[in-house]
Parts: sequence; C-alpha cells; structure tokens
Amino acid sequence: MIKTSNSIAEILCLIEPAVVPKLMTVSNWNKIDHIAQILPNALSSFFGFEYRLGNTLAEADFLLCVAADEAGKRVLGDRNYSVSIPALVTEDPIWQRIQTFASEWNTSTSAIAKDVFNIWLEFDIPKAFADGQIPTPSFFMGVNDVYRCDSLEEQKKRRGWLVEESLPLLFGKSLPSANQEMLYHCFQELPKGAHVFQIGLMLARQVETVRLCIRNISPLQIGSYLSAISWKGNIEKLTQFLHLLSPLVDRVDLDIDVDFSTQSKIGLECYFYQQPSLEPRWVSFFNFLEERSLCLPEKRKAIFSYPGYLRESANQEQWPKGLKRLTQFLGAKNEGILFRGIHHVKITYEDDAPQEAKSYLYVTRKNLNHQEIKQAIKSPKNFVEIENFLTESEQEELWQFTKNHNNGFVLSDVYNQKLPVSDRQYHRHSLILDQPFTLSPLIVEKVCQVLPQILATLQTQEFPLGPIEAQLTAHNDGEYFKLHNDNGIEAVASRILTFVYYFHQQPKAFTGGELRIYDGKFEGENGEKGDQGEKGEKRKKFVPTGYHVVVPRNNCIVFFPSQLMHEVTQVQCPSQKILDGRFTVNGWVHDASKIKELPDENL
Ligand SMILES: O=C(O)CCC(=O)C(=O)O
Ligand SMILES: [Fe+2]
Repeated sequence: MIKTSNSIAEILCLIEPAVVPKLMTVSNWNKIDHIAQILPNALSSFFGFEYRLGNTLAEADFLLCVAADEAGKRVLGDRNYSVSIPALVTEDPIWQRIQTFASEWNTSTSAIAKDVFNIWLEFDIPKAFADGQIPTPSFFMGVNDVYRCDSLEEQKKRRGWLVEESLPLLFGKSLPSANQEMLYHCFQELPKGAHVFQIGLMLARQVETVRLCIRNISPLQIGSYLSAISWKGNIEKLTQFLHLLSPLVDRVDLDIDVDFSTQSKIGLECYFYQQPSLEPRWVSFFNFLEERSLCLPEKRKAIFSYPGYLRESANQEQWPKGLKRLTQFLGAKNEGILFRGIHHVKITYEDDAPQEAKSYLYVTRKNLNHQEIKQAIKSPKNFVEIENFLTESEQEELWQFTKNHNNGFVLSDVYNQKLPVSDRQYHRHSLILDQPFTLSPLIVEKVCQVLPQILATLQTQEFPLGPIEAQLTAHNDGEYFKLHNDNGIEAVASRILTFVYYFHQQPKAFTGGELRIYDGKFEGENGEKGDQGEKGEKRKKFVPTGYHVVVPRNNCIVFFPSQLMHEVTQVQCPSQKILDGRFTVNGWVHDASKIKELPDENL
C-alpha cells in the first residue's frame, strides 16, 4: 500500500469521530482513508464526502479541491516542488494526463493558468476497492468567465483553449467535432448573466461526456435554456418541480451532461447561505426531500449533526505534526482549525421526476488568528425567529383587542421562590393583562402550525405535546425583566419551549427592550463549585459565555428552549402611554409527561 508522510489521512483521523459510524460504515471509511493516505496534506485544504441521502447501502465518495492560489497547485503540477504525488500513482495514465494539465496550470503564460481557479478530484468509492489499488479520480475544473458572447465565432475564439486543447488533453484523445460544437452551443445559449463555473470529466468512467455546472441561472430561465439546447425531458413538468423547489432554498445551480447532444439526466444543486443552525429553512427543504422519498430520516439526522469545528488548541495531542509546524511558522497568535459543514444538496432529475438526492459535506482546514477564530465560531443561534407571523387581519384583531383592554394591564408578579419577596419586584417590572386573553386560541393555533419545524431546527428531543399557554404582556418606560429562565422551578418545570410574539405601534414609539438569550452554564452542576443556599442546598450560579440579541420587531415571533437564561433590557418610551409600549404575546409549550399541576397564570 502506498503511503505518503503528512498525508490528508492525518486530518481525516481528526474528523473520524464526527463521521463514523453516524455517516458511514467503517469499511467505507477505510476505503476513503486508503486514498487519503496517498495524497499529501499540502494538496488540499478543502475536501469532503458525497453522501447519498436516499440509500442506506450506498458508499460515500471522497472529493477534494486543489486551489490555484494554494500550495496544492504546485503539488499537482510543479515537478520541482518539495511535495508531490507519489511516483507509483502517477504511472497511471489518467493521473499522468492530470499532471500534464496541472503542469500547464503552473505555467503562467498558459490560458489554463489564467482561467482555471481550482481543480476538484472526485473519487468514486466502489463496493469492491482492493487494497493497493490506485484510485483514479473524475476531474472538475473551476473556470472564470464562461458566459455567452456576442457571436458564436467570438465564443469559439475565447473557449478554444478549453474545448480544443484542455479537454482533449484530459481525455487523452481529441473530442469528436459534434461534441465540440455542442459545447460551444451550450455556452452560447446561456441566459444573460449565467455562467459555467465548473466543467467536469468522468475520467474514471471512460466516457466522453462533459458536465457543465451553471450558476446564476434563475429557476424561471432553466426551462427555456434546456429547450434551447434540445434537452429531451418534459420542460413543463420540470418547471412545475422547480416552482416547488426553488422557494425552499437560497440558490439552485443547474448541471447538465453533454456529448454530441444534451443527456436526459440533469442535476439541481441546492444551496443555502447558512448552515442549519442558523437557517431554519433547511428543515422545510428536507421535509420536501423526505416526502418524495429522496432522503431517509436517519440520513437527515446524520447530516444535521455533522457541522462543527475542531481547534488545534483543544486537540494538541492529536494535531498532525506537520500542521503544528505550520502554526509555529505563522506565529503565536495563530492556530489551526477544521470546520465541518454541509456544502449543498444535489437532486438528480430524469424521466420527468427527481431520482436521487446527495449531500456534499465539507471539511476545510484553516490557520486563523484568535480574532478571526472568535468571529468564525460565534456560537450558533440558540433561538428561531419568524417574521410576518400573523396575517394583516389577525394583527388588526390583536391590536383592537389590546386597545380595548388597555386599562386591564397590571404589574406582573414573578413567581420566583428563589428570590426574597422584596427582590421579586426588582427582578421584573412589566405589565400583564389581568383579564381573559380571548385571542389565545388563535395564537396557539398559529404556533402549532410551525411547531414541528421549530422543534427540528432547535434539535429538541422528542416529547409528548402538552398544553400551550399564551399571555399578553407589555413593557413601558423604564420597564425590564432581569435574567431568568422559564422552567427553573417545580411549578413550571414542564415548560419546554418559550415563544414571544412582538407587536407595537407603527412607527415604533419606544427603544430598548431587547431580549437577550444567553449561552453559558450553571456552576454547581456536575460537581462543580456552587454557593450554599439558605437551607444548605447547593445553589447553582449561572456563568454566561455570551448572548444573542433579539430586537423586538412588529409581527415577529421567537422561539427558544425554556431552560435558557434570558433577560429583557430596559425600555425607553418617552410618551409613557401604554399603547406606545412594547407588547408581546408570550407563552410556553409544555411536555405532557412532566406536568404535575397546571401552572397558575402570571408565573
Ligand atoms: O418579553 C420578552 O421578550 C421575554 C419575556 C419573558 O422572558 C417571559 O415572559 O418569561
Ligand atoms: Fe422568560
């Protein structure tokens, strides 16, 4: 078996616990490890796995990116560079062609050096993958500026280096002229502004098909583009599918395969700008996939638990020696860090229906200074916010109700047995409606509609759904609610999820009144130090590590786990008129199994 020192396998080793067995079997992992053992670390700082979401038996593939502005470019194509791919590997004809291409890439005067910004090597992991076998990758290149041109002649002039030189070099033979014409045609028919950002060759699969990955094409343009390049599928059905899919995600890129014609199978790459912890829409997108049998529930669970990071400072022992040297070289303020995340999900579509979904999971290795690390690992949001929660008529109904009852607000008491009575008023100063809140069923019903999505995003453990409370409160000039959580005492221990719906006059007549939701931990838990309470019981002290701010915005609602510590900062409302203040409908979702007594109102 070929092994390289300072190989990518050393990094894989660090992330193995996040992957095996949750995402893949030991046998799948070992095959990927076998490839990673051969490839030097300096080749790539960005790699990952192609993970099939609808099939428990399929193996995950391995892919890595070689960037033009990193050492990997030289590892792959500069024979004088200190690090290289092992010679035995490069006896393989496919690897030889890749190296020839990469050596052009290292020649500053070539068109490849000018227009290729990265190379992806993608290794299919076959069921049978013999130890010692040399893995051959498929090849993708990231290309600059492949847009439509003013004329086909212009197009041929600009992309000749690609179609007539680079692709034949990589395939090891010239491309039939019908295939060349088809490629130019596909470039030239691109809608204005759309561009080809990756070009792929399935070298390991011995076919002359070229994959074009197209970005900046709107879902509304995809149908007409495909008909312009004579795609054989039913455009109307595809348009209907895109109509459902595209609002669920931030961006859809189109993949097509062409030889002398456009093949029937296409790919729809679905992207979000944020990871699931910061973007609740991942959940509705995955519901969509599951409803169409494109994703298994256990696979969704596995990939949602994948994102995270690993710092060198916390893993000194295991950190590869070569990378430690790099950190030392960069200076004391720097540190290595590995980030794991979901890059995108690709849906393949053929025969007028989606066929398969695959997710692309990445690992990226960076060296950052402490300030950059702090920024990069800002703890994920611990709440979910939904805008435009009530319809206009529902908002109007709530506002009328509030106006009609504006004399019915009284100072809220806090049921906080931990505080001396004299401190209770200090702890909270706000108003609560002291009359029946008859719109409670409306709010509860609306909360129930979004509840499954919220619980999934917050990764709440399953629980039997109990009652849902809702109350109307107000904060006016000088009022606040100090640090507390909502289920810390016996009487309300069954509260599992807190929600706060905000509404106010337009324009807003107050400032302040932010909700701060804290991260941190209770000292005194797990045998750590804590004060002795009155009766000798251990009192837990909360040590915050940071907080997230929710600015009260009209018609927005937030949800967060009731055990999280939170506070409402002081409100400034110069007019001091009750209707100018900060209003909320807040409430709690209970775990039916934990209910001992139904809570009194005004807790
Ligand atoms: O008004 C808010 O933003 C939060 C209120 C709150 O924490 C509570 O009622 O328990
Ligand atoms: Fe609260």
